[in-house]
Amino acid sequence: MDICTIGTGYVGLVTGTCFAEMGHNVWCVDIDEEKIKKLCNGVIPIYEPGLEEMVKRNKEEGRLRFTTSLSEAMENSLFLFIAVGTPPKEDGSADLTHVIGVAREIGKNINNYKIIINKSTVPVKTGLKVRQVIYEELLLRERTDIEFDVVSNPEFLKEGAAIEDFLRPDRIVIGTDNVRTGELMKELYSPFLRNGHQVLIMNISSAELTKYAANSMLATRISFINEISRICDASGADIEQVRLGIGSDSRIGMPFLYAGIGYGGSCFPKDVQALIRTANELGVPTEILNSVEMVNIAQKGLLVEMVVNKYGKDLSGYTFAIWGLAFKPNTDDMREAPSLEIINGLVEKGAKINAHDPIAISVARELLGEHGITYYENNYSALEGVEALLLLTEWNNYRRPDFHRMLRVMKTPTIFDGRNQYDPKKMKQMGFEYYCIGRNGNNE
Ligand SMILES: NC(=O)c1ccc[n+]([C@@H]2O[C@H](COP(=O)([O-])OP(=O)(O)OC[C@H]3O[C@@H](n4cnc5c(N)ncnc54)[C@H](O)[C@@H]3O)[C@@H](O)[C@H]2O)c1
Ligand SMILES: O=c1ccn([C@@H]2O[C@H](COP(=O)(O)OP(=O)(O)O[C@H]3O[C@H](CO)[C@@H](O)[C@H](O)[C@H]3O)[C@@H](O)[C@H]2O)c(=O)[nH]1
Repeated sequence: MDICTIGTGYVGLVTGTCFAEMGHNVWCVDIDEEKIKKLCNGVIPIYEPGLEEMVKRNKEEGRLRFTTSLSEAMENSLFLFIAVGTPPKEDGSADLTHVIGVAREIGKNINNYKIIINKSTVPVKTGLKVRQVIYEELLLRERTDIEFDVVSNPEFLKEGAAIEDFLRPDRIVIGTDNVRTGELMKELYSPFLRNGHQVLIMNISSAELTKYAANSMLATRISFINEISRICDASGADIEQVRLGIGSDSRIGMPFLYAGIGYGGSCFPKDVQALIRTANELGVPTEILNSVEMVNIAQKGLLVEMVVNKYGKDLSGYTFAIWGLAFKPNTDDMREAPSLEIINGLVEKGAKINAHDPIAISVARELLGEHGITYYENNYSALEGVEALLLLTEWNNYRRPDFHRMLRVMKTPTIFDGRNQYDPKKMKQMGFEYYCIGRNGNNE
């Protein structure tokens, strides 16, 4: 049976391509004609390592097709994955316009049994709404004889590692109230499972909430370690040593304990906010989630604060280099990237910016424009004559730079390292004035 993925953003495109890789016939649908045209011509609209080759191979072998026609894509598909965006509304709650729009289209076009799988991140009870909307359309068509199931199957992939995450997931979460549908979903996913990794079948609301709880838990770890990093700075402790000290406790673990400039991206900020809204609607207080968000907002402002502490509030006459624009390495995604706020903050205060990123420059140019900002293809060229470097994304090519070259080209050798990439003691020995996160007071 064919598979249809609706929405060709990160999730839809990766889901469709990985199922094609497993031998399924897959239709990828999007309402964005430009996007579909590009995909039909082999142009991938996002940067994701390994995706382009995989799309190309599966397209050439005839298993992966792209279309704007949902009715065509649905016809022979048993599994319909909804993977459209759920952006934040002004009040922080999830905007379900696209999800509900797709459900309506499905209701208008469904002609035989389908399993409709919600892969978009959606608040609890959205599965019920999707079911209701499809049913309403069937009523209008006087076709309530057509059966369908709605399943929640949240996606846990990370950008930059999306294919690996999809092909080898830690777990698959399936929310369904139908045992047979659960079995079909299990079978569909069985090729992706390694030893010990499971398909977890639960009710729909639990699956929907699991996604928000997972992202909020990870965001909590990040805000927690960022708060501890401030205590480190104030006390002379070193956050890297503390991270190793706590992370080696198997109950705590090492991942997601890197202090930095706050979490960004298209998921954590919006999902923490959306969970707060859901809880508030349910009358549940959210002390922890509120703090996670507040700490993150403060952390995103930290580097600009450090710059202002050193140079004053009026930054006119100063030029700063930025290394790293994307919200994390291995992606060109700049949604909620800390770099946006930091660059805007510096430019507002009169500074000029020399910006470099290995991949995200064209996306950055669209979002930030040219006012006060010059974009560089070469990261050392961006350093020429600058007052200081701000390192914002831990791309591999910034990890072991030519420090001697940096000392030669910078006006003054000052680094604000938002990702703790270098050793503070070595930097000082080499003649840099080096500021980082949670390691500034360590003089031992
Ligand atoms: N980006 C991630 O890493 C990630 C990971 C896990 C879960 N999620 C969740 O998955 C969902 C999708 O995220 P994304 O980043 O892939 O989204 P995206 O915004 O990059 O892409 C969504 C796509 O859906 C298309 N679309 C909108 N309405 C449509 C319709 N009616 N029919 C067909 N296509 C339509 C848009 O044109 C767009 O191409 C969100 O809920 C997100 O929270 C994202
Ligand atoms: O120790 C850490 C780890 C991450 N981050 C930051 O956290 C943000 C998110 O990073 P990451 O989780 O790697 O990227 P995403 O692609 O946004 O993935 C998250 O969001 C996705 C969308 O919901 C989920 O599917 C993934 O499981 C979840 O990790 C980035 O700004 C990182 O710089 C830190 O500051 N410290």
